[in-house]
Amino acid sequence: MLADTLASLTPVDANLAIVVQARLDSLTKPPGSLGRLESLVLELAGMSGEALPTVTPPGVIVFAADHGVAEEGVSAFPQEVTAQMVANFVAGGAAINVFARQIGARLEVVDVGVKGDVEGAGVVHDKVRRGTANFAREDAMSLVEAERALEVGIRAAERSHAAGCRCLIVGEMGIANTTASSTLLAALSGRPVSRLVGQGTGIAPVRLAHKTEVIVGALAARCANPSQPLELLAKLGGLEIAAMAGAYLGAAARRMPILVDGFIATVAALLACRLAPALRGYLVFAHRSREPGHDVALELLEARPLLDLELRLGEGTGAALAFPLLEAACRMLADMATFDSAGVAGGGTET
Ligand SMILES: O=C(O)c1ccc[n+]([C@@H]2O[C@H](COP(=O)([O-])O)[C@@H](O)[C@H]2O)c1
Ligand SMILES: Cc1cc2nc[nH]c2cc1C
Repeated sequence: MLADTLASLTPVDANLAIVVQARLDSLTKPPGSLGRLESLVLELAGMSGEALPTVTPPGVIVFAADHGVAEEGVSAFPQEVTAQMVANFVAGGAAINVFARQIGARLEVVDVGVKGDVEGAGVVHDKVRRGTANFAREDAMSLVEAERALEVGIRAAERSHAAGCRCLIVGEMGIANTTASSTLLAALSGRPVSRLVGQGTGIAPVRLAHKTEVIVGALAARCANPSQPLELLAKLGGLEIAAMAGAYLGAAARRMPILVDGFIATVAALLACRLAPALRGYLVFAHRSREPGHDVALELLEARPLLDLELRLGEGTGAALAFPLLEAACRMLADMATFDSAGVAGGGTET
């Protein structure tokens, strides 16, 4: 399934840029005056293969999983919070529920590896294992499990596509996943851990120093090869990180634009782009998170996010907040009058 998805992921359609640019320049505004909304709709056209792209309705998928490395004391919250927040997502009370309702999104919550049992019909049960192993001591999971988690993501993206979603937002919930993400990013980038590591859920400076030591030690112990993304995932984990990577690949294979959320989501995107470089063309970066490693991950992807709201929540919240900008870009292209139709005299850009 992973191999099929990678094989069917084709680069974005660059040919549409000429026709979309011509329409953009015919709309009743000075050429280029809607700035990044104009480049955004050009990108969305290339992704979807449509001269008049549309992103509604959006789909939100939240992948939840636990991390064995939580036992090293790297988070401000206990591991049980992952399962408790899944119950909150199902009950509709989390921030992502509020923002998903605001944008009219289809929301799916997927248990790809929560340690405890999450009850209820509102969760998609696709658990690969009950949390990862502690990667400070042993590999987080096997290669087979990493591939299975990627496939959980591909299946979820396909469900959203089949349900009619035209744009995908991928969120996560997993106590200690900023430790896993920072370790993955250190391995992928070769940058010093001290530059990448951050407060996550809000740890104090003493715990931040300890978190840094845990990551440095784990990097040395696991010897992960940065040119082997699947091996990296298996050694350093994140079942939800693997599932997010899979969801991006699955969405891009279906030509769905993807709105990338914060730090964890961007590290998952970086990994997925190492598996399939053509994925990069389908990604729109929603916001700049407070987590310091996010800047590094964005830089490696040559990405300029749309918003900077000092968020550090995850769940897909930043992406849901940025979604109306994508919708506005599509509506601008489809609904604005042209100079000809409105009887407005055109002009050019003077240099
Ligand atoms: O998305 C982000 O940029 C982000 C930044 C910091 C924390 N988080 C969220 O907080 C949790 C991880 O934080 P921690 O301290 O337990 O590693 C996880 O559930 C993430 O969704 C998310
Ligand atoms: C309460 C809480 C909500 C979250 N949502 C995403 N990560 C989270 C971490 C915590 C601790």
